[in-house]
Amino acid sequence: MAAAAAVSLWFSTTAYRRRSYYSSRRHSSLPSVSRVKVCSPILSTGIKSTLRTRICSYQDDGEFLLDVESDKPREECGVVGIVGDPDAARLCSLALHALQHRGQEGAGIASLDQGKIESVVGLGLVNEVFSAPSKLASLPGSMAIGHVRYSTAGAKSILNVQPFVAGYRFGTVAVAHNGNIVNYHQLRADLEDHGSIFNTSSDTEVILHLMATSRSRPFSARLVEACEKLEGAYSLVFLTQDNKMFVVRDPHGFRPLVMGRRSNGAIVFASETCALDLIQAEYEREVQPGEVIVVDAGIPNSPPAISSMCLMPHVVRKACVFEHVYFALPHSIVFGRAVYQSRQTFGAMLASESPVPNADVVIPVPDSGFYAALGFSEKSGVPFQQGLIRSHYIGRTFIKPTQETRDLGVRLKLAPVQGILKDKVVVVVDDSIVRGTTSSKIVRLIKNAGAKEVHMRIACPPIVGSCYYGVDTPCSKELISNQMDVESVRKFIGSDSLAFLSLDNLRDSLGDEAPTYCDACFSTNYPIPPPKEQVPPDMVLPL
Ligand SMILES: O=P(O)(O)OC[C@H]1O[C@H](OP(=O)(O)OP(=O)(O)O)[C@H](O)[C@@H]1O
Ligand SMILES: NC(=O)CC[C@H](N)C(=O)O
Ligand code: SF4
Ligand SMILES: [Mg+2]
Repeated sequence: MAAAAAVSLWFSTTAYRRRSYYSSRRHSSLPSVSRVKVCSPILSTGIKSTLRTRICSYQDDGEFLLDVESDKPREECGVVGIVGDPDAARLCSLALHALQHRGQEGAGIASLDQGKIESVVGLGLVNEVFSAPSKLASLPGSMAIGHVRYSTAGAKSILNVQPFVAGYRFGTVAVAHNGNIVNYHQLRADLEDHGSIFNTSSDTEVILHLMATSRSRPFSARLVEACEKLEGAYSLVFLTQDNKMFVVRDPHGFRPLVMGRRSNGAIVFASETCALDLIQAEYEREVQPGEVIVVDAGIPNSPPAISSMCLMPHVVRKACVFEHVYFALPHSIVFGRAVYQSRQTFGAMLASESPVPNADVVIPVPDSGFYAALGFSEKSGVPFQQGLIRSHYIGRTFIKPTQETRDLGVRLKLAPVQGILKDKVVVVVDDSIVRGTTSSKIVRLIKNAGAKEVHMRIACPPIVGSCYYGVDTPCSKELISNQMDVESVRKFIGSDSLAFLSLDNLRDSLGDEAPTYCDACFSTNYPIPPPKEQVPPDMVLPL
């Protein structure tokens, strides 16, 4: 079907106005595949992280991974877009602060003013990238998009930090992407066969090339045509030279994306509602899976016009349930559900499913285990206490680069409260187990503090599969629950008992919506088959 014909109009409303731009940033060339992801297997004695040059791609699950320097689980990205506020770039930077938990490798903002798109990108946290006031001052205009990055494809390099700004036949475009394109390598190879020259090693760049090489017009038709070739997860915001913002969510709707409005009428798009809250934008609705929203701020003397189209074909939504388990902030509404309540429900169901009859106290593993522990305590009637105190001067251990620093990170981050734990039967609730590092350290900490028994309760099912849709979890051989059964994991972490929320109960907690959630990392029911590519040995880079 022709791309233009694949666009069906949903609705169209009017609202305000805006200006124009022109591009700036150039990218230097990188090799077509700069890294491959390697992993080391979990051994019964612990997690071995030294065999970092072994390729995962020949595993029996056909796994192909992309990141040579990463034997770690990572998170995903956050995107934001603002139309119609004279302070757009500054608001973007605040919104990115709110989304910082979604990506800490790099951050950037692109703004549009008087026919030019300017961008500032950098490695590190938002406040590091924008520490100099001159950075935001160099981003004038009332339209802007922003990004915080955790790479799923392509190196942790300044070249891959978004927004990307690119020139093509009809002007300049900036893009920010949360997600992961599963057929990226195939698409890239095809594009290169036809002469495309890539400037980055990020999957996001194929989207720009697909749009640039499309014969369709206008931009929205190019975008739809490009999206029809993509398999995988994409929540995208684009800024174009003709004062338009385009916002897209893939048909499965893996990653979240919401729309809100400020009291001055400015329209805001963001990965999570916590970003809307911070910049005082009122939540209006989700960007629907498969929806393309166009905000045209270039209509003289009128407010921006908002129109909406849908991508073909329609498929069942597969929203990422792990957003509710771990990733999203608890005060966000994600996929129309309050994250805080989801976690409390997971904890309550866990309490019914795997009670600890003689327990004296329920304690959370801070921070993200907190809400499930509350639910567990409420349901079981066992008192809730904070038996572990978190230092706020150390980052998330989930994202530390080596096993050694992750181990130390847990001890630096959490301190036991002896008065709460000594001589007690303690239920410890965490949201998830990935490699088992956190749980094993915590059990030891609590036992050393004098606890009589330690019972670990995990408010999600065992993670047995890697994610291909925007969360850079470790390859499956590094997932402790992929390598061991529950009893072996219990022995590994050293607790007196261990129980996970069952997949059935996780699904029950989602009610009628359960089939509209992806739970592939727990069930291995992948909505889009994982890539099967194999990497030639000569593509393994030395560390
Ligand atoms: O089994 P592991 O490989 O140790 O990983 C699992 C842990 O990682 C995450 O916490 P993290 O400490 O990263 O961050 P948090 O403070 O947000 O919970 C998660 O909440 C688990 O506690
Ligand atoms: N985690 C993400 O959403 C990353 C976006 C994109 N795949 C990248 O690697 O930059
Ligand atoms: S595989 Fe897991 S982390 Fe990835 S989208 Fe599905 S539920 Fe989310
Ligand atoms: Mg944690």
